[in-house]
Amino acid sequence: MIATLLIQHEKLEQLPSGGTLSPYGVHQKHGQITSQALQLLSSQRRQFSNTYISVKLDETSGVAVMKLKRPPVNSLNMELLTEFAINLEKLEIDRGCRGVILTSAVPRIFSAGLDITEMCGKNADHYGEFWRAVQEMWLKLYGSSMVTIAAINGSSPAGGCLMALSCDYRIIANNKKYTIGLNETQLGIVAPFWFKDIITEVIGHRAAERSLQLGMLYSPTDALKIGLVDEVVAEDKVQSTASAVMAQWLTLPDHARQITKSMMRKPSLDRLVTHREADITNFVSYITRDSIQKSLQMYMEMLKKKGR
Ligand SMILES: CCCCCCCCCCCCC/C=C/C(=O)SCCNC(=O)CCNC(=O)[C@H](O)C(C)(C)COP(=O)(O)OP(=O)(O)OC[C@H]1O[C@@H](n2cnc3c(N)ncnc32)[C@H](O)[C@@H]1OP(=O)(O)O
Repeated sequence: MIATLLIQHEKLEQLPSGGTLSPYGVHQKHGQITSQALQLLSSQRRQFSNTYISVKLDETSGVAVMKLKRPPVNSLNMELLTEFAINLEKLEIDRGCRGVILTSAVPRIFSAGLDITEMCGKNADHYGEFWRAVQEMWLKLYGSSMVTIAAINGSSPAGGCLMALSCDYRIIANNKKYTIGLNETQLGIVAPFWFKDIITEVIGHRAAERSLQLGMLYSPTDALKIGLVDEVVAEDKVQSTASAVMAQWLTLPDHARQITKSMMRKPSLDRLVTHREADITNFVSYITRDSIQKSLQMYMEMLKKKGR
């Protein structure tokens, strides 16, 4: 609650008076901030490290590096998604933070996407709660007013690719063993409309249609060809390139860049916010189908066999 109030307070100062741009937290005007809350914020500032996420904020540059750290593959379970949303919100309200580089602390993997075990063999309430956490992660990341750069230092299928797609810029390591894409159909499942919307925005309708239907996973160079990533660089240059690109983006005045970003992203964000409950209901009724549960179980078995 305090965090939400503070987001609204701090970032609002950079927007035109009364300029409510989006309903996703950062641009809305609400109640008064108590001095106690402000003190709490300053004492908590820049200390964001939890079980599955580590955050380091460089106070000089105003850039935070947020690392996913859930070995072996950074699969996105409920706890990681929740920690992610909380940490991003903390950075959002921190006046000293203007940009976030999202990357992985796990060698060779950016993120294996949603944790499939969260979508198998559980009850409907669990699925609903899980899907809300997935939506929340996306609304926070895609709706962030900060500059967000994905430093993709490993494979990034499905939900991992969604995270990268939600950033402002994507840099991937030049290693042909790494793949990136929305491969949901290969699991026998459908990517929801907002996954579809965002990949379409990034790579265009024709490429997205082909990519989604075939559940394609791309090598870094192929991903660059279709515009799924913005740059392919040597493995040891991913972080330094991300910092250099960030520095370039941060030369722009926040105010103008943020409003422009919001204008570009608002329609997609609005669409999910408007249909959020229906999207959860759809997800639950879809994922509880016997045929879908069977597909996911078979896919998990295939992964386990491959690992042996
Ligand atoms: C009417 C229609 C209405 C439509 C309505 C639509 C509603 C919405 C529908 C549902 C939408 C869901 C959207 C889903 C999004 C997702 O993100 S699903 C996840 C997809 N992810 C993948 O396919 C990646 C799978 N993993 C891999 O390919 C590889 O693991 C890897 C990432 C390339 C790494 O390879 P490697 O280093 O060789 O490691 P492995 O040995 O394969 O794996 C290590 C262990 O990790 C386990 N694991 C891997 N991925 C996951 C995962 N995503 N979730 C859970 N666990 C995972 C793997 O099983 C290994 O486990 P152990 O064998 O126990 O060690």
